[in-house]
Amino acid sequence: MTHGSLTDYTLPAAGAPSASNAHDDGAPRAVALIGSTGSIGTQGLDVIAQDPARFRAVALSGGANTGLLAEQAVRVGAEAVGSATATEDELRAAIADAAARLGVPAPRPALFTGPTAAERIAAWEGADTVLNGITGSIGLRPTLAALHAGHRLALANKESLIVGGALVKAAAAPGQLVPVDSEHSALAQALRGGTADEVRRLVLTASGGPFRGLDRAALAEVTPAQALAHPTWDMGRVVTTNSASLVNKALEVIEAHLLFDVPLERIDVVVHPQSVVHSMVEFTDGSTLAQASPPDMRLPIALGLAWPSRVPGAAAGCDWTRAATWTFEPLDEDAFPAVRAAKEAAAASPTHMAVFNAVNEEAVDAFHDGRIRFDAIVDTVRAVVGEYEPARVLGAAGHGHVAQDLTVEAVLAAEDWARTAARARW
Ligand SMILES: NC(=O)C1=CN([C@@H]2O[C@H](COP(=O)(O)OP(=O)(O)OC[C@H]3O[C@@H](n4cnc5c(N)ncnc54)[C@H](OP(=O)(O)O)[C@@H]3O)[C@@H](O)[C@H]2O)C=CC1
Ligand SMILES: CC(=O)[C@@H](O)[C@H](O)COP(=O)(O)O
Ligand SMILES: [Mn+2]
Repeated sequence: MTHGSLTDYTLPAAGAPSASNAHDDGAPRAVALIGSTGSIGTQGLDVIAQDPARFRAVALSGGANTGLLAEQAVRVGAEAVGSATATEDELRAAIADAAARLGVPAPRPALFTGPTAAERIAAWEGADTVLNGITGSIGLRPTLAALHAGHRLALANKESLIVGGALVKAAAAPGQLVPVDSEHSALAQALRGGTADEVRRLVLTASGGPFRGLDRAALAEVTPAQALAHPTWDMGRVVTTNSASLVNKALEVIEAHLLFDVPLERIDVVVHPQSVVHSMVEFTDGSTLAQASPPDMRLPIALGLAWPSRVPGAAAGCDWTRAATWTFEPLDEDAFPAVRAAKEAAAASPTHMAVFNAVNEEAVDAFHDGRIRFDAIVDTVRAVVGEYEPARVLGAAGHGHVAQDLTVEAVLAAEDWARTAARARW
């Protein structure tokens, strides 16, 4: 079934009643966490632990950090655990070790290992809600698995929506997918109760990253350590690097377009170094609604898990007793051309953003490995996207030329081509 709109915050036509996506029966939401060992995952577990009447963690999936995954599984008494890297024996042994360390009996969760582990956890039948906090487009299958299982999807893994595009939208029933990304959570909040014809534009805020104010020549000299020193957020390596290159904002513009069905030309970016205003909606009468809170992902995570309810005490609010300054400045698109490049790519074909994202993932690794300079990240993305010809790569009849016909196979084929083309450059 194809839905034009993903969520109940996607705007109804003027005069139409707003749909409700509440499915509360008073029982705590049973949450599966994909990427439980990462920044989003560990904060998700904090949110869940703080409100046991509302949430319980039932299934966890991680990557290389088997020790932390096992400890989390013991602490929450997980029903199911998935690991991309450990064998079943290694995972069981790690859980036994963690239980012994914590002085509790070892639980006996269902175990899933290997490349399909994350999607098995996303589809776990004991869950009703999935927090997808994995990094990268590898999150596509878990996103689709959660949606196909009928679970609520609190989506931090923006890459899966961006590369999956119409495929993910078609899999999502209205209200099933709730954004966790701070900007999109802000937009969802500002859009609640409105109608589509009232919206003039969406304005995404960007911190500007650690290199705000630098020109292209200076960007050629920056180091990985500098790129990881985000001024306002403490996040994983890839998203932090993407914030520094403004690729994160480029991906987020496409994410907003897909979530809210607002045309790309009516989505803007403004630099707001304090990261307190998380995004804004400008309405046709000149009014702008902004969502503001100190930078703390526990707020959008809690709202994503409990949507449409707010979770009291999820995070601290703004302190209005102290003087504060919020500033806004235009994005320097000469130094940081990623946003413009993503808008062009997204408009070109349904698989161009899969190419854009895959090249970026490869380039971020190459930068941190010392193989390329920082400015080469976006330069390579633009160059490879410029070479991409869907008909040649996917075949003239390849599914992926028309959004409605997009398949996982077409996305993966475009990604494979892009990763090979990127790696050939260094
Ligand atoms: N952190 C934040 O504040 C925000 C993050 N996001 C988005 O959320 C997502 C997660 O970001 P973040 O939490 O910062 O990233 P992290 O790098 O901190 O965490 C990534 C998680 O994914 C797991 N993982 C990585 N690769 C694989 C793999 N191949 N198979 C299975 N698991 C894997 C990691 O496991 P392990 O560590 O065990 O290897 C870890 O649990 C990204 O899409 C990001 O853009 C969006 C807004 C804010
Ligand atoms: C917290 C969050 O949502 C990140 O995606 C954040 O947006 C990164 O900050 P900037 O990309 O604005 O630097
Ligand atoms: Mn964000």
